[in-house]
Amino acid sequence: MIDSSAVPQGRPDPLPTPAVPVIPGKPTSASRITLSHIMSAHDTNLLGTVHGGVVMKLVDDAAGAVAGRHSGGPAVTGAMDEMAFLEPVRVGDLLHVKAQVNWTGKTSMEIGVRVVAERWNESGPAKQVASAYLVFVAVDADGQPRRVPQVLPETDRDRRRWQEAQIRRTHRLARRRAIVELRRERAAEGLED
Ligand SMILES: CC(=O)SCCNC(=O)CCNC(=O)[C@H](O)C(C)(C)COP(=O)(O)OP(=O)(O)OC[C@H]1O[C@@H](n2cnc3c(N)ncnc32)[C@H](O)[C@@H]1OP(=O)(O)O
Repeated sequence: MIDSSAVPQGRPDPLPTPAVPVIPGKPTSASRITLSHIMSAHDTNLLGTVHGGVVMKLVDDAAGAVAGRHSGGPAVTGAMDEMAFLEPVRVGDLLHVKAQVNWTGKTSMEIGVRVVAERWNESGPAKQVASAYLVFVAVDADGQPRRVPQVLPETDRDRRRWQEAQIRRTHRLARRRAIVELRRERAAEGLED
């Protein structure tokens, strides 16, 4: 159960120490972006629809732009999970890749990405075709993690996304710990892969 009072409400960074200057928080809208792209014949797979890797590249590009804008400097992709392809994308479709910071930790950010397509031959509403969650880590000139401003959710939807991101974060860390522990135990028993 996520404590909704844990969602940042515009309070200053809760962990300031004399050695770590307080970084002012930033609202979600300050770094939200939409990257738009028309899919071409170069983007297709053997079936003639758009290759999943092409969509993933656009997702990573959009998330990277958000992470850089929110953190005020370079940030690298640490993890990409829950990439879901919901509908095929076709040549000529106008793709809109919408990305925002859902959650921030000390040096990492979860970026949520929603991909919608306007069909080249239909005038109906844009259709959601993919979604993904990425962890970006802000880095300094030496590639070492650096602190990020806390994201300040502004709407009920932002607050829901923050709470869901907190659940994913808990699961990611628990999964990583469990796998490290299993490997340690197997190595201790002398088991080889
Ligand atoms: C935009 C691009 O294409 S970049 C190119 C592709 N990406 C890269 O080359 C990145 C290569 N990886 C790296 O440089 C390093 O592993 C880094 C910078 C991501 C992390 O460095 P580490 O020394 O492991 O950092 P550390 O253990 O201190 O973790 C830093 C933060 O990242 C988080 N983190 C690190 N790895 C993961 C992961 N796999 N999943 C989720 N969170 C992670 C940590 O929880 C921590 O978050 P917090 O500070 O908010 O609590």
